[in-house]
Amino acid sequence: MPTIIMGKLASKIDGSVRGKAMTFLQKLGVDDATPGLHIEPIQHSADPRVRTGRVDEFWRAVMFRLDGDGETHYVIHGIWPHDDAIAIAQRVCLKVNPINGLPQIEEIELPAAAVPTPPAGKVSLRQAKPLFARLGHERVDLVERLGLPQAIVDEAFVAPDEDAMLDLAQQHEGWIGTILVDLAAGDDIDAIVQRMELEKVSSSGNDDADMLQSLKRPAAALQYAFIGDQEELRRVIEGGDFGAWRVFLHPEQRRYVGRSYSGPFRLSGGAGTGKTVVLVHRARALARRDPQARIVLTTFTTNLAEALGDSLTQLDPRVPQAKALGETGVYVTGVDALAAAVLRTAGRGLSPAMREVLGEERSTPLARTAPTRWREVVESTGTALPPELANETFLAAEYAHVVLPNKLHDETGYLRVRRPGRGVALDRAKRRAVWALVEAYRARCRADGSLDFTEAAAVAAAHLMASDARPADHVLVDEGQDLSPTHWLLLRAVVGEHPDDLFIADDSHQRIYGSQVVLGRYGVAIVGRSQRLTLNYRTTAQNLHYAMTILDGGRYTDLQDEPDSTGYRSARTGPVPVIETVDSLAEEVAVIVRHVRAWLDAGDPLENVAVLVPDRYHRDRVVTALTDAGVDARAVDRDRPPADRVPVLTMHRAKGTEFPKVVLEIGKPSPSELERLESLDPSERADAELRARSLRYVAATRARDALVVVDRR
Ligand SMILES: Nc1ncnc2c1ncn2[C@@H]1O[C@H](COP(=O)(O)OP(=O)(O)OP(=O)(O)O)[C@@H](O)[C@H]1O
Repeated sequence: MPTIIMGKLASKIDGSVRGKAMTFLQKLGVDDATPGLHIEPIQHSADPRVRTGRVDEFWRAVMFRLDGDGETHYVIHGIWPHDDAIAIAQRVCLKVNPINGLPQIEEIELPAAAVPTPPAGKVSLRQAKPLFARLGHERVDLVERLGLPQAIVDEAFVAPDEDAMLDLAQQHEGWIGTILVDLAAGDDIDAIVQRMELEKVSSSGNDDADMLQSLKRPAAALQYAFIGDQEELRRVIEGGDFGAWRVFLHPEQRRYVGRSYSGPFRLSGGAGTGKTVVLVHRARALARRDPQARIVLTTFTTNLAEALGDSLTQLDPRVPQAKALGETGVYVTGVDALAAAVLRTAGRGLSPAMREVLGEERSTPLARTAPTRWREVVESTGTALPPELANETFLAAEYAHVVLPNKLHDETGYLRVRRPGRGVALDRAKRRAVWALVEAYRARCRADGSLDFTEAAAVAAAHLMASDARPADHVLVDEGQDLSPTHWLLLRAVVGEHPDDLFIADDSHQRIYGSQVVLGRYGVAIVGRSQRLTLNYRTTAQNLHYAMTILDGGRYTDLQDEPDSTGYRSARTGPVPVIETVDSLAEEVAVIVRHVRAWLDAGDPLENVAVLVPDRYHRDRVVTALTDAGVDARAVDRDRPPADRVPVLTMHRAKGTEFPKVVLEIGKPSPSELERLESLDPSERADAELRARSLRYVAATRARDALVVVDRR
């Protein structure tokens, strides 16, 4: 049975021919002699391995036939109308690049390439030199060390700026486009050689066998996928360009998907660099490696977990998704739901863990503590603490970062405990006053039988730690930057310490919930097992530049207490973001309606256009205004974004989503919010401001193509 190797170009088949292409490729995968397929060589073709096949009377597939590994393989190059297909088949060659060992398509008699020339009058004196010359790249290195074709290097060396380079990169699928983007970002040759695992190969004397080896190289996976079975074939064809993440992984992504690590591993990377894609692929890879494995795939919220589950199903519906913790397969869940699952299963057996964490007898938790509880405690208890400490923000963070992880039960313990990473210094009197509030908080929670989220995770962790049983073999975590200390204690307790125990994806620039956490303090020792993704797949270079300016000047520290860097690049270009600055809420809403209308009038489907807003109040106003303007809009809360409405989401809810076009309403903090911020201790205020920036960064990076930002003067 022939093997199908799908080229990325071929996966972007015209929608009208997908069904027939599927039937054609299915038959080809079973028997290339099936009547009606007409697999034929082409006379005078540049590559003798080229074949055409009949998809229907109008469409033809262009392929390369390789005979190696004792089998026949077809590399599917593309599907075109008959005459075009014949012309392409005559001139394409599939070769092994002699410098880097990767597969390369060459076209004989290339149509004269449009060599970009610097637009007259637009180039400033400083930019008079083309980009690559300014970056210090040498032609000879690009050709002789990276293996880029000379003609493309010539084009690259006249590209005046990054936009022109990205346009050129977009014309070249696979490793060529990817290397051009890396070069445009200023990467040096050695770094690219290493990242892409480029190496010269010696010929075995058998061209087809060499070609197959080349197609199996890690960087070839950017462009070619070996199709395992018919189901996979269907997903590749139906996915088209939007399904590319399922099939064509960057060599770095592939490495993190498949590699084994001796302990916890951390993969960081900016918004849209494919961290979630790696996690979902890795979950599948682990499930395939050991079908008995119990894998937990978790993230901060239930909404994000739902999206992870959906992606796993899209990637491969055959991967079993476990219904409960401890079952084989992939258990996809929000981290608080994971804690709740442990508590539920433990039932009455929780008492020892309650005692260990809270130092008191508690019955099985009946409810979730109201989020306003700290405020109620402060307001109803006469406290000597100054306002910058007697507030919900400080107390909740102190409880989550100091009291619970240290299992403190009394004032004596709290007076002695170390508080690393807590910006606010506390003398003895203040510690006493804080502890009095903690006691009041616990007393109220005991009275209504409730646990808050951080307590629930701490109790669940203690319960699991008390037994030797670990309900998971592998834990994969997304949005790691948002998890609190007791979440980490829980995850550490869910999985034993062994190779491939924890795999964590995070981006410190996207921390929008709690305070910064240092993993090493909670039993998660990364030590040397940490890598970063830098290529943004989602956002255009223009939107990415805008988003990065939001972070400028902020000091970000990662999960290992190191300063986090930026340095992300995008492989796509698009329009420059439009920034509208207005004076009032009414104007904000009017501008939002105007942009949404314009996109819809230009033919965008409703679900392509999203509006992101600061909070529910703004959300409801925007939905009403859009509805009044005749736009079918829907506030998105716990449910998934609807398929046939303009979704309106808070920036928090927008985490983990993406849309082709986005209007982002920055909004203005309310007077009460300003007052709250004003009352915080300076270090807490600085952190709140950092989170507010991060929230805007998260929101701005949800746009794939077009972004409009509505800001207040
Ligand atoms: N190898 C790939 N080929 C094509 N598209 C990809 C690839 N990897 C990722 N993408 C696409 O890039 C986008 C961002 O990927 P993903 O959501 O995994 O990034 P992320 O780093 O988790 O982002 P964020 O932190 O913003 O949530 C998605 O649309 C995804 O499909």
